[in-house]
Amino acid sequence: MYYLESILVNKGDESRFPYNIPAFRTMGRMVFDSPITVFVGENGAGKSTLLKALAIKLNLPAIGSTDLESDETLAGFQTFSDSIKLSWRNRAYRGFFFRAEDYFGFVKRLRSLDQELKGDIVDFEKRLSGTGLKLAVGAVHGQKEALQRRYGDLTQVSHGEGFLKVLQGRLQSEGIYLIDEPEAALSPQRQLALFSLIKNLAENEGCQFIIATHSPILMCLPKAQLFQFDDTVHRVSYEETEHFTILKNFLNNPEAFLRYL
Ligand SMILES: Nc1ncnc2c1ncn2[C@@H]1O[C@H](COP(=O)(O)OP(=O)(O)OP(=O)(O)O)[C@@H](O)[C@H]1O
Repeated sequence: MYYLESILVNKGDESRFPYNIPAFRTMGRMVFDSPITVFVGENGAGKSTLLKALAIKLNLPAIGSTDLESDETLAGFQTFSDSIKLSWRNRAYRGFFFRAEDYFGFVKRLRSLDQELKGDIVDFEKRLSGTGLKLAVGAVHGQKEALQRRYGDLTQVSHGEGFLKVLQGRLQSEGIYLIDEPEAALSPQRQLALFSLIKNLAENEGCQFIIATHSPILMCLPKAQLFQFDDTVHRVSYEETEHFTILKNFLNNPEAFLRYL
């Protein structure tokens, strides 16, 4: 099962952002033939720009400290988002947008939620007594324990450990997920753990993923449909990407590269 069938990026003023990005001058329709879509390309090619505009268009919640509407870093993307036309196969009602940098905002959000819950307990203790107090405090403890079970204590783990934990805790069946450079925090081993998580959710749980990445590991996700952003936006295989070939050649013979660098 996947949800979004295609998007159509309409033309705009090529002298201004984002239509001044070469990829968007000719982009047109992008058709999704797989539950996993991967955006690849050089820095500045436009991958995140399209992902952000799409997240706004899909009205997805952000996993950070601020919602998309109040996120100042997304202020310039509304017009671009408005110019995108969506075509659904089935409408998805669950999903989120997650960027590598949103992780710390999420930890902050969890911390303030925890403070609020502690405040609720203090408040109940002042206002209630007997069974009423017991029930109210029990309900708050229930919420605290549910958060603890889902994410553990994110203040006591590394960035990469916590990042993966958040994704494991938030990804659910039958959702559409837009993820920007998840590999930024992850070791190769944890990229493989994420690979396995995404593969399982796409194959067995009816999820659709659109991921911008520089990770050759994630580019190899089974049946992933890769779009290369350069002068145009076009389909490629992972073997054709520079990420894959440069890394492969480098690892095969680092000395050969070092002679020229
Ligand atoms: N809000 C903005 N206003 C003007 N230009 C922007 C804005 N955001 C990004 N750009 C420019 O648009 C281009 C594409 O940026 P984008 O972040 O989409 O690239 P990317 O392909 O995701 O790159 P990377 O792999 O480095 O994340 C860049 O040249 C960038 O400087």
